[in-house]
Amino acid sequence: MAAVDGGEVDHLAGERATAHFDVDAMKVAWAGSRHAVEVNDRMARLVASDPVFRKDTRTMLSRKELFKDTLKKAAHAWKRIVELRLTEEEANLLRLYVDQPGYVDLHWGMFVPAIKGQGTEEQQKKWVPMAYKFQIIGCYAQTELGHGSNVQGLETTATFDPNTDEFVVHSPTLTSSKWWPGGLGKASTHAVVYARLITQGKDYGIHGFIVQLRSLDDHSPLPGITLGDIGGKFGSGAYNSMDNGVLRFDHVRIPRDQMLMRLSQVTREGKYVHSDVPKQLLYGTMVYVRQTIVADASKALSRAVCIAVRYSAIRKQFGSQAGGPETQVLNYKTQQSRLFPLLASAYAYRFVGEWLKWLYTDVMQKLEAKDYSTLPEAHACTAGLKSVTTSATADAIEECRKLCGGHGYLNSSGLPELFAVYVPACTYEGDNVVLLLQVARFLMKTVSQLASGKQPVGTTAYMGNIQYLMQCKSAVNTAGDWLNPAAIKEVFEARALRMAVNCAQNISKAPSQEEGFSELSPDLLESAVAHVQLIIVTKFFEKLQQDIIGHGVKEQLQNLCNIYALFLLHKHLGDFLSTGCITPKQGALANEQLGRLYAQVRPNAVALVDAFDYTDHYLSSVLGRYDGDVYPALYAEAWKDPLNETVIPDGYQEHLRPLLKQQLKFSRL
Ligand SMILES: CCCCCCCC/C=C\CCCCCCCCCCCC(=O)SCCNC(=O)CCNC(=O)[C@H](O)C(C)(C)COP(=O)(O)OP(=O)(O)OC[C@H]1O[C@@H](n2cnc3c(N)ncnc32)[C@H](O)[C@@H]1OP(=O)(O)O
Ligand SMILES: Cc1cc2nc3c(=O)[nH]c(=O)nc-3n(C[C@H](O)[C@H](O)[C@H](O)COP(=O)(O)OP(=O)(O)OC[C@H]3O[C@@H](n4cnc5c(N)ncnc54)[C@H](O)[C@@H]3O)c2cc1C
Repeated sequence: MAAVDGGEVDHLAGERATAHFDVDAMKVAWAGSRHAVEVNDRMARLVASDPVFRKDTRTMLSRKELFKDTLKKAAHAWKRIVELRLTEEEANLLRLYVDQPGYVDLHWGMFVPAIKGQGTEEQQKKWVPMAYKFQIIGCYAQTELGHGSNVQGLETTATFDPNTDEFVVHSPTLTSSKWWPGGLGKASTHAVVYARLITQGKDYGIHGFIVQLRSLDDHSPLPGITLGDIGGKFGSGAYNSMDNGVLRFDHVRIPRDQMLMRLSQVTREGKYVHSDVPKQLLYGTMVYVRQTIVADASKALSRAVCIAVRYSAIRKQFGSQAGGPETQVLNYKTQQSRLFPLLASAYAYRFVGEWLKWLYTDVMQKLEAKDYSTLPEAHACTAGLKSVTTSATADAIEECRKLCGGHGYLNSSGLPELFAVYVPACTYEGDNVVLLLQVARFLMKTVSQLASGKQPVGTTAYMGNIQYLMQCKSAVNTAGDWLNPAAIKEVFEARALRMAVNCAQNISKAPSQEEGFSELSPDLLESAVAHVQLIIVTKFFEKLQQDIIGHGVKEQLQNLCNIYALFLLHKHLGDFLSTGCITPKQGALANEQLGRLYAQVRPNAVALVDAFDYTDHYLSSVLGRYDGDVYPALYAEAWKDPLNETVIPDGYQEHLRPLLKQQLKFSRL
């Protein structure tokens, strides 16, 4: 089963023939199961074969055309989902392969989960079926013009009026205008709005409310509501398909039962009652979405890497003195040392994403049983992994563009749009720095509890081994010793723990914990990154302990895992040296081993990206075509540009001709 929807000739056949492993079995390892490969493949082909889902001219559309095209695709996708009676799994994949950000992402991704997570059973019974049938369209309206990261600082108010049994939702200032919610600008009929709950004269902080925004008859804004789109965003095409919006309330009344009341309630009399649950559950939708964003990171990264690997195998430069063929750029060691760590990262993020999904499900089950003990761990893992994987992926997409040379800068390479769509992931659903500081807080708390003898669990369990990890010295003697998982794990654990302990010690010297935390925050960020990287490396090793079937698959994954870990070690050598975890000589040996691993990946590189099983439609890149027939495609693509619709450009008569025909007026000339 090959993801070909390109031409007849396979220019990459030679590359595919050198692979040392079973690509179909690797597809299963990547997708998670044979079933997952099958359903992904079926949905990807369904989308690729449907002309409504074409996206090759997307970057040439005006904002209005692009938005209308998004509405058309969303409606058509829904029609196909209903006609074909797709399951939820199939429907999610269909949306993924349509590959155009739009209001449906927020409807399914945040509005519905917010009601399910924070609504009472009664509220769920009322609202969820309407949302599932698209009788209403919802968005998630939390961020304001003046406040995004600081959720507790939001200004919108929802004041209870006991006379009418209603809440009055109001935007008291310009900065309290809701600003950014996706789907809000033009599509949504409803929103989950986060506002300060005020009752009996007291402010009880941020709570969620379901508010209708537009008429279900003619889509016009309801009285007291001002709505619009916040304007064009970075890049052509890209996230401009999304109607991120602005929303102001002028004393808008909603029934009391539209406050999401699972966590806390307001009685008919206006009494505030908080259930016996942690108030952080209010942030549950964000935890859910952060977890999905980690899975999305491996998708975006693997797409970029697939394009760069295939094109690097086709592209030739230099190398022949005697008129023979030039060298494939993929053979240059520099190209390999920039590209193969990204290939390894795509696999690493895929597996850690799979694990995070498991963790999230596990935590949810515990919450149902009123066990809240794993909530801090879930928050730290989702926040940390969201931050590290999205930052690295955004950088990696840009690196892949550079790896494709000049052609990578063309829209037809697919990379500029992928980058523009992807970079906001570093900001939305929690700015990456703000989220890493949350991880750092969690780490500092864990370190401080070590002294009291409390044994850390889960992803911080390694910290319990403090006596050993604070003084151990790596035993690596040869480059080959770095292939031992225990050697790698030990230095990653020691680095993460020593950085955290150093921070904790320095904070304790400050006049107050708060001041120390603030002063040390740049170091705390690095400490959080070290901890998160340890999680990713550990989860990759754990994946290798599982039953992995297929000729050569495990060996390839072992190579990629070692590349991922040793690349990080090389990149953050300063951390490992300054904390005394390794010597400079051991650092050099790690680098030597990396070079050997790159050589082993080289003959397998194209097959390793084939295992992602992406159709040409999904990749939407002339450089990443499955058949490698890059040059005719690039050439043909250029002629499709609107500028080439006429031989003589618009504007020639007004601006070029007069210039070219002007009389020389300057005496000097
Ligand atoms: C048939 C069906 C077919 C369907 C087909 C389609 C299906 C589609 C499905 C899925 C699609 C998914 C698509 C997703 C698309 C994504 C698009 C982009 C969306 C972007 C949306 C947004 O951006 S929404 C806005 C996000 N905003 C933020 O993230 C704000 C960030 N800020 C915060 O989270 C908080 O303010 C803060 C954590 C930074 C600080 O909070 P606070 O001031 O309250 O806390 P403290 O720092 O004082 O901490 C107190 C205490 O609480 C702990 N804590 C904090 N957060 C959490 C948490 N989330 N969970 C648990 N605990 C938390 C913190 O650690 C502290 O604990 P202590 O023990 O007291 O130390
Ligand atoms: C494409 C896109 C889609 C979005 N969709 C939605 C949506 O559907 N619904 C919704 O409600 N919101 C949405 N948002 C808003 C998004 O969640 C916020 O922009 C995000 O949480 C960051 O908050 P901010 O804009 O307030 O950044 P700020 O917090 O103002 O960040 C500015 C800078 O300050 C730094 N900073 C802030 N606080 C600290 C601190 N304590 N310590 C150190 N540095 C700090 C940050 O690192 C950053 O460098 C979206 C945003 C984007 C870009």
